[in-house]
Amino acid sequence: MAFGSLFCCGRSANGRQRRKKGSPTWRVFSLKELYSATNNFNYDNKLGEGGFGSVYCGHLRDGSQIAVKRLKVWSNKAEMEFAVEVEVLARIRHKNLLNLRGYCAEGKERLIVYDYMPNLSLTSHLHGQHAREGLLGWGRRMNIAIGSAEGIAYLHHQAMPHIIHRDVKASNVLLDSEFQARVSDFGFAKLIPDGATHVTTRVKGTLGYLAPEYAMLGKASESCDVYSFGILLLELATGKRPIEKLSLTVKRPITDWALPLARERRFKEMADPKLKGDFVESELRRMVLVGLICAQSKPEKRPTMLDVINLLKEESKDKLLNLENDELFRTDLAACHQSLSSSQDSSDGIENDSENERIKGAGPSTETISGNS
Ligand SMILES: Nc1ncnc2c1ncn2[C@@H]1O[C@H](COP(=O)(O)OP(=O)(O)OP(=O)(O)O)[C@@H](O)[C@H]1O
Repeated sequence: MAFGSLFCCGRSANGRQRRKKGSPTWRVFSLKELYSATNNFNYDNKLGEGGFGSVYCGHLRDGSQIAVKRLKVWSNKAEMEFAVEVEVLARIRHKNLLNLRGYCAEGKERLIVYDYMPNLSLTSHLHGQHAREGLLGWGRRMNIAIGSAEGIAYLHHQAMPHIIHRDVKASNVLLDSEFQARVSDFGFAKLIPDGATHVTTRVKGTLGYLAPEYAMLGKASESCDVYSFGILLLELATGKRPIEKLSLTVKRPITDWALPLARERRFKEMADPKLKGDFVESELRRMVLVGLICAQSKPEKRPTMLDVINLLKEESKDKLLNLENDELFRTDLAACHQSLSSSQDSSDGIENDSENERIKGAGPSTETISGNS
């Protein structure tokens, strides 16, 4: 996709922004404006760093707050990522997806401007700098689960053409001032060709959240996002990381810890200790069961994101009953079950980015991951 051709649809021939009724309102920012907004990309304004660059908060002259992603390496590959991210975001508006305010492309600089999310990422509340503040009560968690499911379901079922996120994870769920979920980071999104399962040689995603078929074979489909979302639900309910370090060499995927407990219906024990016992047991049970059913290794067994919303909201008692009785949760079948995977051990090309380990390319296991499912 040529960079130049991307923006002609958002701007008229004389360069002014065209605003069709109901179309996304985004604009081109000048580099000068973004330097001024972020205090010259001051270290104090830095919100964090991701795979493609640093994110800074800033203030525009109208007083509104923005988050600016400044891409770090400029290459043809990065040009493509930038083009994809901007093109995808510019077309999308949903209450649970991070809103694009605009972009800047001057000289070698490529920057993307988003709405600023004052409550930062879900990761920061589960494991990071806000974890001790106890701001994520049960009601908020349930709301975040349903909201982020609705955002992803929009990408899968309503965006045209449909979009696979490819990097669903807690650090890509941002929280607005009301703690409503905004799914972010469509840098890896690829437009799905009509009816096709996209096979890529370039696996991107984060260790612990990657569906096995995507990690091993590069087969991306909506159900890969469902898998990652299942891991996110387990993380949200239990406060555990997707992969727990048991010792220097042994790591345990969250599913291997959660499935035996779920089979024994020991849901209360699974709740995040940060909740201090203050949660709705039936909802916790639902979140865990839905998380596990999403994170099955066989893609065809996973629900769609629309089913996930339905289950989380308890819209159909029948579906919920079916879920509870799924063979995955039957102790008598446990021994012959290999439904949940410990195949997240493809650690070739892993880069440690302090909070998450990012996969750069799939490969065979070099690390021990314990497993009991
Ligand atoms: N719009 C925003 N408002 C507030 N904070 C943000 C916003 N966008 C990103 N951040 C913060 O900046 C950090 C870096 O974000 P970024 O999307 O670049 O990386 P990431 O998702 O953490 O990692 P990666 O890109 O490698 O997947 C995040 O941890 C997030 O907390």
